[in-house]
Amino acid sequence: MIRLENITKTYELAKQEVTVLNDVSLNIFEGDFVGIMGRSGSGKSTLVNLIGFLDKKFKGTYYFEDKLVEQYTDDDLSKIRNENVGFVFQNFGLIENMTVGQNVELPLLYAGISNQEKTRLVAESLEKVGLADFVGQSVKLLSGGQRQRVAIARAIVNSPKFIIADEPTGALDSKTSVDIMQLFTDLNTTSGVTIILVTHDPNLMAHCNREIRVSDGEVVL
Ligand SMILES: Nc1ncnc2c1ncn2[C@@H]1O[C@H](COP(=O)(O)OP(=O)(O)OP(=O)(O)O)[C@@H](O)[C@H]1O
Repeated sequence: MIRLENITKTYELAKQEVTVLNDVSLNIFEGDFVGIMGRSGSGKSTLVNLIGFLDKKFKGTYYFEDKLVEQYTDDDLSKIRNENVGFVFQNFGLIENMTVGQNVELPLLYAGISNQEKTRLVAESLEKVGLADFVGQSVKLLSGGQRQRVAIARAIVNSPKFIIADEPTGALDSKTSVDIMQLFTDLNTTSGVTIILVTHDPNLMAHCNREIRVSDGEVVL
């Protein structure tokens, strides 16, 4: 599904070119639960931002479903991102003055579907994360674990091809982290959702079927 070939990404810092990803090649297949491991600053977030179509300024080739990503305009990429990727971040990224249901509905706003269908999809998603009864509740009242469940419901509501979870348990206590990882595992095994997990915690690798290790901007085996 995802094929990166010889990807190099540089930033300009104080007029100096800094290489953050160096000649990275990798494949991610449908149904994978991939763990991307590496120390802080090794390039993990840069890599997944690129995979999630948030960044198209790189050298090398990225094929998504056998199509070259560089051929797409920025508008095409926004659409592709909205339809194919769900994002889950460490700090949840919820909108505080909205209800749980409104937060989960956000990716559906541009999908051109009826209100009735939206309500059904939101309910289905919240059911999958164990928050079926929370649809009308304000997110302000939720615990960290519940917030991450809402973020996961939002990430899966439009049935994306893959989910990028960047340090999803980074702000959670260890018991809640285990629950959230179990939820990702269930989504992967029962709904076949492809998951790309970024972490520096080796304990989380037990949930993954494959590990990609990044060190100083390179994928090491
Ligand atoms: N917008 C930017 N401009 C310049 N340098 C950047 C930018 N974004 C990231 N970097 C640099 O790229 C390198 C890789 O950063 P990245 O966030 O991808 O690492 P990471 O492995 O995800 O780290 P962490 O685990 O701490 O989140 C770092 O040295 C960082 O300082």
